[in-house]
Amino acid sequence: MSPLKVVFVTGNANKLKEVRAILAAGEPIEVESQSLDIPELQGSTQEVSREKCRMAAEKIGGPCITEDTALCFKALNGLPGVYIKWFLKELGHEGLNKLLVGFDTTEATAVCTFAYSAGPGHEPILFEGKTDGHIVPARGDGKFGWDPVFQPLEGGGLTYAEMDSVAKNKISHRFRALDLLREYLKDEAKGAPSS
Ligand SMILES: O=c1nc[nH]c2c1ncn2[C@H]1C[C@H](O)[C@@H](COP(=O)(O)OP(=O)(O)OP(=O)(O)O)O1
Ligand SMILES: [Mg+2]
Repeated sequence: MSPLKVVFVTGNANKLKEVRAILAAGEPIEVESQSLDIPELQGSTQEVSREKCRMAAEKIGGPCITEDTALCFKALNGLPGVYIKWFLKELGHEGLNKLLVGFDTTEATAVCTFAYSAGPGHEPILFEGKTDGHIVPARGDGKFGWDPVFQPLEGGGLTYAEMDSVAKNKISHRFRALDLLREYLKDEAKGAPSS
């Protein structure tokens, strides 16, 4: 049987690297990528994810997956959430910490939402993974987004940026969401008539 294949539409090379690494283990799923920056509407993580995947499927004219990452601060009732990209860009790691000065908790949740559409006109299906942790002053290498300021509860006291990629990919929001997507795609492949 030929391996499962999916097209991942993302403009973020670090996401693609992690997705490939996580999906390479276990039942192999081949990930093709298209580097497109799809517009993101405002709204809940689910609304943003659905609409982005719909537009990506229209744009590439076939089945695809997209992914949205949110970083939700408990003290701020879930903000910055899906807007973390812009907060990070404008405020940096230090600014993200400063946002929480005066609040009594640094708790935060990293949320990853994958959306799969079977093609243009097909309603996207969502797969969500969450990892709880704390916002801390930056530690570790700063290659990927807010990794240096997020210390997951299960990381042995290390930030995502201090963990090696294997360790991060075992507990990450992205791993958890991909686990659900992987199960779905496996079942789809089984159920599909052979061609
Ligand atoms: O595991 C992660 N560890 C640290 N930082 C992360 C992670 N995952 C996403 N990030 C950053 C990238 C972007 O600043 C924001 C999410 O925004 P988001 O719109 O989902 O990503 P993006 O625009 O870079 O790529 P895409 O083309 O797939 O939308 O959080
Ligand atoms: Mg984006």
